Amino acid sequence: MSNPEAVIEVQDLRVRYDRTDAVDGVSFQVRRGEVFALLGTNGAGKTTVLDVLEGFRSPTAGRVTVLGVDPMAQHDILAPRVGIVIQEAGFFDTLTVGQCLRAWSRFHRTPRSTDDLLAAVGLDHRRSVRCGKLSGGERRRLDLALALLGQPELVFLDEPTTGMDPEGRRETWRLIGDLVDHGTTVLLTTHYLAEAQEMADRVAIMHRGRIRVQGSLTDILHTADTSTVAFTVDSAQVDALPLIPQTRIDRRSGRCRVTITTQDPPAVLATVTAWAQDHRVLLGDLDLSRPTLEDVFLELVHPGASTPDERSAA
Ligand SMILES: Nc1ncnc2c1ncn2[C@@H]1O[C@H](COP(=O)(O)OP(=O)(O)OP(=O)(O)O)[C@@H](O)[C@H]1O
Repeated sequence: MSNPEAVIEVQDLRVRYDRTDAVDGVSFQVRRGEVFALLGTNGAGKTTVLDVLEGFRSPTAGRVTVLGVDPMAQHDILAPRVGIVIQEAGFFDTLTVGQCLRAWSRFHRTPRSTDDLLAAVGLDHRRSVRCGKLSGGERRRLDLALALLGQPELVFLDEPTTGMDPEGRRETWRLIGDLVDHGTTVLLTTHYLAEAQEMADRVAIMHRGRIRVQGSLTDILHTADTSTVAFTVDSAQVDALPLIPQTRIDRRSGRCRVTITTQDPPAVLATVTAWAQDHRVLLGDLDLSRPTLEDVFLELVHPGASTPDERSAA
């Protein structure tokens, strides 16, 4: 491997299905011990990238190594070191949850205790239930347990919390946090951007087969100029507000909600508070919002759509 810290290296990966360029020149690296989130629109190519990394599909072009080996040609070396949660796992529906885990554990040299795993994924009270009777969210929990059974160094999680209730989602985040604390590397896809923001160290956002932006979460959030400063004032006072670019004013029954989009929130706050002091204006519900991953995502997919109008009276 060219980078000793890289657990996954992808260089100019291309995958073509018939006439569709599903993955159109994608490059990224995943470092040991990090959570890397591969995000994107529906049909962006995320699952196809995962299929290649997991050794289930060969690239049309490009170079891919996972834990230092070719995932398709050297699948037998890779398989015991990797855990996978795919979108549509098939279980033996007639086996109970406990039987399913015990059956799977025979495939691993040093399996984790099934009792510990069932407790960790919140399924210990369902161990005697047949897999076919599990709810969608419970099936995802079992998926996760099966992926972690072999104590893998690297885990691929394709939309691991889809269908889970909020508690299940938080438990999964905690579980993934524990894995990472013990040195496991995680490559995750999700449509829940708050999930990526909660867990990921680094992020890549795909759209139509290409990575549009990638980097640390902090760097990516800094690419957005969508911090907002918002406050409420009486309508009679708003006309004296100094002209600040990207100001939107919403008038509602004698009050105005002022929202200012800015790359420099401290400067805007200083201007607004100085104005309020000079004019003896009370700033109601003063609020500063930092950009979220969802803002960055929407801006990449629909450029300009989330930018408010210049100052205008509604
Ligand atoms: N087996 C296949 N044969 C032909 N086209 C395919 C096949 N699998 C996927 N595609 C197409 O390739 C593109 C990428 O699909 P992929 O499933 O990788 O996207 P995705 O980012 O995982 O999408 P989603 O978020 O909706 O699950 C899509 O246009 C899809 O229709």
